[in-house]
Amino acid sequence: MSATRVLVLNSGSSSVKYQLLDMADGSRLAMGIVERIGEETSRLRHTPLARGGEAREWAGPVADHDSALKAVSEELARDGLGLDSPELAAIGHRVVHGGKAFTEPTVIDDAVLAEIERLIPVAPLHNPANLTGIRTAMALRPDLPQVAVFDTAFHTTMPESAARYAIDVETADEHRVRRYGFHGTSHAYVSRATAELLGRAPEEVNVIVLHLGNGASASAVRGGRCVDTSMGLTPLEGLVMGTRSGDLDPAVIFHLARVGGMSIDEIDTLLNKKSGLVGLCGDNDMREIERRIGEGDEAARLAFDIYIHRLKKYIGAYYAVLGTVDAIAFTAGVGENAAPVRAAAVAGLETLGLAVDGALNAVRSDEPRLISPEDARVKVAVVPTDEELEIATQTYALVRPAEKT
Ligand SMILES: Nc1ncnc2c1ncn2[C@@H]1O[C@H](COP(=O)(O)OP(=O)(O)O)[C@@H](O)[C@H]1O
Ligand SMILES: CC(=O)OP(=O)(O)O
Ligand SMILES: [Mg+2]
Repeated sequence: MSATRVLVLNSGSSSVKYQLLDMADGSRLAMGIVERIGEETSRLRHTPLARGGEAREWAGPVADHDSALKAVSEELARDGLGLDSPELAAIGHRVVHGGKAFTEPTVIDDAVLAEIERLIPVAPLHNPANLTGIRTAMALRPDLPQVAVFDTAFHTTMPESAARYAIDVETADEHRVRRYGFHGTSHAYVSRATAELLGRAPEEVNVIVLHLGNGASASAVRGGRCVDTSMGLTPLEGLVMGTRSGDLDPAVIFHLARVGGMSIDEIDTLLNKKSGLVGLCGDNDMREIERRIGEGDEAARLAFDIYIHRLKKYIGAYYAVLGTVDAIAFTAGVGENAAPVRAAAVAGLETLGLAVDGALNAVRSDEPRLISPEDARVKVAVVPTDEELEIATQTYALVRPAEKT
């Protein structure tokens, strides 16, 4: 019996999402999430799809990513799908920052671990969690190939004109300061799925992808290749996010240090963890913001308006970068679920050929779908992302190249 299963671990700053897939037929055997790691109110939700699919949930403190992974491994074992299974071919890991070195999925060895560790200063919320996931998985299955799939890889096709900041070249090169971009696995998957939804080859279409989750980023994809993206050296730049500011005048940092007396670490925490939606109105969850707006809450309204204003600026910018746009695709938690965000983001852009059909936009579905009027020049799509499937596909192609389909 050949091993055809891949376990995917997507270790985020405060969560671990996982899926077990059988690549022989692409079926999902189990999936789940451990949320709010490090808080008293952590929660695990495990769905054993191969065993009837009835979800199991439990709540209680999960101290760290190591404990979270052990809990995941126990849940899988309860369904006979444990990490000790001989059917497991590999474990695929999402790694957020791969710098310039990693343009492809990579089998993890000591040198790869060291490079991911070296990049911690430019992905402080993410790379440490990714590393813990890898190390715990390696300890549980030292014999299996562990593969890193990098968020940055899809963006390595950006031209220098988009990737370079306009700062002194020598300083930039010495410290490897440039735009790397993140959420690349999602941008790659969603831009391809959008082309498919349009019934066209990825090489033929230009797509603006709006990945709006807790972290949020936009990308301009020309013919299947990324030509610009909103996140930069770190996942802090660009759109307004759940807890991150996105774009601001860099002099804000000098001002807060010199005039506000804040330390660099304090400013880092402010911009990464206490800004964005949570900084503006106290909530980082768009559902809560929508509810508060419904009650006439002005802080929530302003937070929403600032979020939308930034989103609209990036739609305009990437429209100009691409010249011709075939589709705009909304994805991730907010993009897939928040109809008011989608409607507001394209409102008033009719002269660019952009519009949303109210009835189509209101439909809730897990399927990729168009929400623009039938005769729209530029299609607006909702395309659920599937980073885990993409990571599994890339992982399996690397460890079982002969069986690649
Ligand atoms: N039904 C919904 N309506 C509006 N927003 C939602 C809904 N469901 C999820 N979200 C938003 O999606 C966010 C999480 O998105 P997700 O892509 O899972 O993020 P991440 O992978 O970065 O943790 C939540 O913080 C919330 O704002
Ligand atoms: C890179 C990034 O922002 O990831 P996430 O959205 O998972 O926080
Ligand atoms: Mg995400």
